[in-house]
Amino acid sequence: MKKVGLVGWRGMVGSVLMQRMSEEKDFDLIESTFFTTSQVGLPSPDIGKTSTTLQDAFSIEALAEMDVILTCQGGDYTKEVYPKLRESGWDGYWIDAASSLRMAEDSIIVLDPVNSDVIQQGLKDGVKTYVGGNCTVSLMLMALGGLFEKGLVEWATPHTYQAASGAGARNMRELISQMGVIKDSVAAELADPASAILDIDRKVADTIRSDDFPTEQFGAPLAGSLIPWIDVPLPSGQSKEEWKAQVEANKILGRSDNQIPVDGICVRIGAMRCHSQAITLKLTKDIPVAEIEAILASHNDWVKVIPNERAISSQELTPAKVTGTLSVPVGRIRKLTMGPEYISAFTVGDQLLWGAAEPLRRMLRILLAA
Ligand SMILES: NC(=O)C1=CN([C@@H]2O[C@H](COP(=O)(O)OP(=O)(O)OC[C@H]3O[C@@H](n4cnc5c(N)ncnc54)[C@H](OP(=O)(O)O)[C@@H]3O)[C@@H](O)[C@H]2O)C=CC1
Ligand SMILES: N[C@@H](CC(=O)OP(=O)(O)O)C(=O)O
Repeated sequence: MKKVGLVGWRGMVGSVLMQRMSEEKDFDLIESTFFTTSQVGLPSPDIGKTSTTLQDAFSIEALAEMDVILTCQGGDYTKEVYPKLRESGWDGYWIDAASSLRMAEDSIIVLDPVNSDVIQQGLKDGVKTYVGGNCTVSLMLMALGGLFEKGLVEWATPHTYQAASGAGARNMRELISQMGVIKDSVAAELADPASAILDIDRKVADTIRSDDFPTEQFGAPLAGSLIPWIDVPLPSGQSKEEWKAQVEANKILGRSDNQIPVDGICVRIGAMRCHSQAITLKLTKDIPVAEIEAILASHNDWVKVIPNERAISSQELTPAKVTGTLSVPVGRIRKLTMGPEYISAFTVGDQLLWGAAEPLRRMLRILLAA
């Protein structure tokens, strides 16, 4: 059995990973050791095996005992520990949720329903570092993988509607607090059917803009509003989140030369853990919508094509429907007025599952099967 060290298992991404590993009985196939940056010596989580204690996630010696390290601890941890571990001569597999090593030359971004060929080639070539992609990039490729695989995409411009969870657990809590504060500010008026809607609206606007409104995490109101910027600015005028779309998508697809342009605006909205994206695509040729739908639907087991109809789109193509599931619906597929090669698509996916945890546990399975 491979010795697998788990770091960051109690964080938000790590908890989703633990849940999925338990559901899929991954722990039956590995000898697991749990690491911590803050709770050394406390009992490890109960995975139905003999109880052990948490090991020090900064101990290079303890980490070096592992065949595989799977970390969701975050980029700062990776930056501190990974170079020291490699310098110590450790030659094991490092599987990581953080972005720090994604664009490194000797790493592969993992999303096996889309790039199992790239992963298998990497294993043959002795690549030892496998990193999960940015959530919006992975979710876009899960939805539109069929078109990319067949070389049908000339360029894509995704405009995102990203959930609070992408910013962390405290941000999810802040979003709910903001919603509660708004509701409380007009509770009396809401209870009175005769109250004037413009009075309610004015009070809500005053509440959202007030200094007391809880914005410590996001730095701006999200509930009843949105934030059209995610991550740090780059000299190109893109946010870092926007920059990731093209570089990561092309790396996942194994395209170093002849990159497919992928660029759009990333926006934070008040959903909990599902990212949505409205994508404009220019195809390399004019093909009928029915054929596009068939190509998308047959690409992987999780993508689900939703007919471009109002009722089903309103029900199936939403964060409310998708949250907590591995389903990746894609719909609103139609030809745009710009010309027959231009199409629209709208997709939704759980950013903690296919957007973060699932590609990592599947990479572990690939290693176990290799
Ligand atoms: N959030 C997201 O959507 C995505 C995140 N990622 C990557 O994953 C990394 C981790 O993100 P995320 O899971 O959101 O981070 P969290 O902040 O939820 O967890 C990170 C670590 O914080 C420590 N921690 C301290 N207090 C607590 C507490 N009360 N409950 C749980 N953990 C606590 C834990 O380490 P310890 O046990 O050692 O104390 C934990 O592993 C990110 O930095 C990013 O690189 C990747 C894709 C998406
Ligand atoms: N930045 C993403 C979440 C995330 O953690 O992305 P990355 O793994 O690329 O740092 C969001 O805010 O929705």
